[in-house]
Amino acid sequence: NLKWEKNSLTYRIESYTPDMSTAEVDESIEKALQVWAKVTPLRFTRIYSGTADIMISFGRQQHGDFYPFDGPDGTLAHAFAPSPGIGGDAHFDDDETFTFRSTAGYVLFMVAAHEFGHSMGLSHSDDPGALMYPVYSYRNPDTYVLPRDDVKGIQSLYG
Ligand SMILES: CC(C)C[C@H](C(=O)NO)C(=O)N[C@@H](CC(N)=O)C(=O)NCc1cccc(N)c1
Ligand SMILES: [Ca+2]
Ligand SMILES: [Zn+2]
Ligand SMILES: [Zn+2]
Repeated sequence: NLKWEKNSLTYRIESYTPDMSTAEVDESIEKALQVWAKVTPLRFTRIYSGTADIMISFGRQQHGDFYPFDGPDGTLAHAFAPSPGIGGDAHFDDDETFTFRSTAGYVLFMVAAHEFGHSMGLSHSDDPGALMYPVYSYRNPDTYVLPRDDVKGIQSLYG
C-alpha cells in the first residue's frame, strides 16, 4: 500500500456538477475528507488555485487521463493512490446524478468518501458493510459512521 509521507494534505475543487449547488458540493467534499481525518492524524486544507495534493473534478467520457468514464451508471468515479502528480486526485463521472442527501441519485458525500479512501492508499474491501466495498450503497450522510473494517484499514496505514 502506497501512503502519504505527510499528514497535512491540500485539496482543490477544480470543477462542479450541475446536479447540486456549489455549497452542497463543497460541504459533501469537506465531510467526506473529515470521515478519514477523524480516525487518523491526516488533516486537509482547501486551496483555490495552483496544484493541490488532491485535485477534485467532474468530467464525462474522455476527461484527460487513460481511464475514460462510461456514461450513466457503471463506474461512478475513480481516484489515484498516493503519489506526486495525479496521485490522490479524484474524478467524478458527471453522467451520474449526484445528490446532497436524496436517494434519487448517488449521494456525493458517500461516493467522495469512498474515493478519498483510495486517495489515501486504501484498496477495495470484501466486507459488504465497508465503505471501501466495491459497490455503492446508500447511507444517510447526516448519521454516517465509518465502519470498523475501514477504520482498521486506514489506521494500518496512518494509525
Ligand atoms: C473499477 C473502479 C474504477 C470502479 C469504481 C470505483 O471503485 N471507484 O473507486 C466505481 O465507480 N465503482 C462503483 C461500482 C461499480 N459500478 O463498479 C461504485 O459504486 N463505487 C463508488 C462507491 C461509493 C460509495 C461506496 C462504495 N462502496 C462504492
Ligand atoms: Ca458512469
Ligand atoms: Zn479520471
Ligand atoms: Zn473504489
